[in-house]
Amino acid sequence: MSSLFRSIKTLKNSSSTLLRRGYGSEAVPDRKVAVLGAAGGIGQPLALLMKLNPLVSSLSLYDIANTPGVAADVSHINTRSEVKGYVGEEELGKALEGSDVVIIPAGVPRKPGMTRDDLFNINAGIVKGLCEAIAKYCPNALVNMISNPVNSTVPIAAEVFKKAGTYDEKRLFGVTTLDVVRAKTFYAGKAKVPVAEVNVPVVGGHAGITILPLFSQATPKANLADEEIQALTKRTQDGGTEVVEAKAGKGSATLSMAYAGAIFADACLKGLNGVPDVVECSFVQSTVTELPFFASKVRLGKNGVEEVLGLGPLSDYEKEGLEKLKPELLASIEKGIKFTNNVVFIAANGTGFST
Ligand SMILES: NC(=O)c1ccc[n+]([C@@H]2O[C@H](COP(=O)([O-])OP(=O)(O)OC[C@H]3O[C@@H](n4cnc5c(N)ncnc54)[C@H](O)[C@@H]3O)[C@@H](O)[C@H]2O)c1
Ligand SMILES: O=C(O)C[C@H](O)C(=O)O
Repeated sequence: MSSLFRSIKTLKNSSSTLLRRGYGSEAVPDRKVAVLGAAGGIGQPLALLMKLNPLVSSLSLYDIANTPGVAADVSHINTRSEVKGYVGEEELGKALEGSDVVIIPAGVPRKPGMTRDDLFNINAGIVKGLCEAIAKYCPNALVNMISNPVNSTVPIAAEVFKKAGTYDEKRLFGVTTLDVVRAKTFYAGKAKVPVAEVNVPVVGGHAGITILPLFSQATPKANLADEEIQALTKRTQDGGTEVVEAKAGKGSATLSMAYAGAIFADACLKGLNGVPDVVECSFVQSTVTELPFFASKVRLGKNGVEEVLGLGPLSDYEKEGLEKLKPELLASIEKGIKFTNNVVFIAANGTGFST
């Protein structure tokens, strides 16, 4: 119980720090955040964390079921934002209208033995439908894509927005913050440094070997052996699978993901509000490598992506990892692009044809 009180105190302290910096309720602009998939395993704790964020004035919770209950529950918390719940496709437009940031954790999670790509068949269609509505109702919102496989769902979103004529590469983000959160935690444990001081960029994509933590750039510096760096890299790449296996069929990471999603959304809001030097890793349209989308450090500003930062110096091990991940990441990106541009109809007899 006492740790709960400590957390609330920390939250109150960080709110007053915001006030002292001039980001308190008077100075802070109104910001609407929509969560799509808000009644799910990620959606519910993410709704809670966004309700605690003093930068949010309006919190819109949308799902295909169960959002009225989640919204009623969260709405009783005595923080700044007004909460509204929306359920079913006919309410999606109202949920989205006026949104500054849209966070998408809608879709099915993995079970043991599955890859993130195994979710493609169901989640691609869900994400496509939601992005068509975003293009219609809030084309200027920053989109934070959580639904897997992120390496494909971000390209799907880009293609949907291109078709609608609303695509702005500065406003579309694949949320890879959980990889950074994990890399920081695992590094702090191994290097025996205070976790709150740790920084580790994670680049590439968000699946298996496409997740490339750059421990050579980790701070505070520590003298870790090559084998230790390799073990940390593998653990970061397999972090999602570690949770999927531990949950044994009951889903994938939800609580740590809600935390990571809340950190990334907060960074987007700070950028929109003009806070300087807001930098987070994210999977975005990129020229950092020859791949059209790539996760790296990104500076966030009033229009979303202000600058996609380069990779910095890599160790030989990281250079090798970078070359190894490119074919898989490119294939996932191309799969997303093809899905949006080449709809396949399956006839009752099982044969397929495409447009
Ligand atoms: N990017 C990451 O780091 C990361 C981390 C963890 C999980 N994920 C992914 O996030 C997604 C959600 O995971 P979860 O554990 O919350 O799953 P969940 O099944 O608990 O929740 C998903 C929610 O999405 C809703 N939904 C389904 N179709 C929808 C639609 N068309 N519109 C709105 N909502 C819809 C469902 O009703 C459900 O409430 C999964 O694809 C998972 O793989 C990504
Ligand atoms: O591993 C998963 O399927 C969920 C998510 O991508 C994660 O990294 O935890």
